[in-house]
Amino acid sequence: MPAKTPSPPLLEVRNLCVSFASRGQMIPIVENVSFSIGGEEILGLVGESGSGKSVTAMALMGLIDAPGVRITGSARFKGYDLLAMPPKQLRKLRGQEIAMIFQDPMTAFTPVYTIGWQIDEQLRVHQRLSRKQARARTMDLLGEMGVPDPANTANRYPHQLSGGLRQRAMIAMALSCNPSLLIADEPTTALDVTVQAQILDLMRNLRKTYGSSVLLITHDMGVVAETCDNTLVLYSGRVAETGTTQALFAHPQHPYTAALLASIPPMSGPRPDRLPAIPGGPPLPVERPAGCAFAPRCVYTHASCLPAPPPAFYTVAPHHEVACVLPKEGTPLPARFTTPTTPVL
Ligand SMILES: Nc1ncnc2c1ncn2[C@@H]1O[C@H](COP(=O)(O)OP(=O)(O)OP(=O)(O)O)[C@@H](O)[C@H]1O
Repeated sequence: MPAKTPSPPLLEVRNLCVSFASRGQMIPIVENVSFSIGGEEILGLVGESGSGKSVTAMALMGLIDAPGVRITGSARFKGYDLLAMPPKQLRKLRGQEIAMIFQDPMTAFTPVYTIGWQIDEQLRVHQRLSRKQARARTMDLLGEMGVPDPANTANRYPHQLSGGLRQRAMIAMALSCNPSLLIADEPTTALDVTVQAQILDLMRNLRKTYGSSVLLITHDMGVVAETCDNTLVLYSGRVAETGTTQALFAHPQHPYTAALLASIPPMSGPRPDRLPAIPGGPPLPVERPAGCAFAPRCVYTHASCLPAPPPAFYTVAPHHEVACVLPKEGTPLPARFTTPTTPVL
């Protein structure tokens, strides 16, 4: 029997670079970021504040509107290169195939119209539904998102809803176009733990009910663990490590990934008084060192880390790659990950 040909990824990003012009020079913010997302996959894009997660997503969506921005690389989505598409065509794709949700739903809704009117409008414009059909679908969508009493909620203005309900309504609006890809930028950061768990549940279910894939942007490794099939760790605009979530959590190979994991409270057993935190902060883009950007904070740094970033990714196992020289040198990393950080909390 002939071997089954693997289906091409839904989104394949190669060598994405984004630079902003500042004071006469180009500042690289995102450098050579590559990843792919398959059908019904949830990929977590994780990293500290300022690591370039949002810039990556906004560049893919054609939503960076800064004078002098330079975006290079390719981002193939269903046969289109998102980075080379004319803005009008990309806008259409955003309405029909790719949707985005944000940490603050107020940015997605206009304050002067009801939630229901705004979702109806999306359906009328992008799905060409009649007023009546649109309202019926809006009710369905709100119901599917776990909104109690959808008719009542639809008639409310955004500021009249709780944060959790607003987030559900925003996801309903995003799903109104039946997107193949949902980009969710910190969708649970502003919510309390219980609502957060419900929203993450919703994300996981999107795969089954809508066949959607999700690019989930977060700084929270706990959210990644609960939700994502695969994970990409970004540090200072560069990929530090990528692999299945299971492999990354079981055998982190980059000291940064390991340090992020060390800072998650344990699920069971006694809770430490203080959680370890990574000393210092990521470099400002203008001050990024010549070598590995994590070197100034890394307890394993040695001479070869300083002149230039690792020349290539080291493949630890199939689909598990790391931008660090230590695993290649055979350093027994996991065993040494017990004390890479400084307790500060
Ligand atoms: N329009 C812009 N012009 C210049 N620099 C920018 C612009 N937008 C973002 N940046 C810079 O790009 C870097 C990455 O920002 P980004 O918002 O992508 O980080 P992030 O990882 O999403 O962080 P957070 O979790 O805080 O949102 C930051 O240093 C930010 O100041």
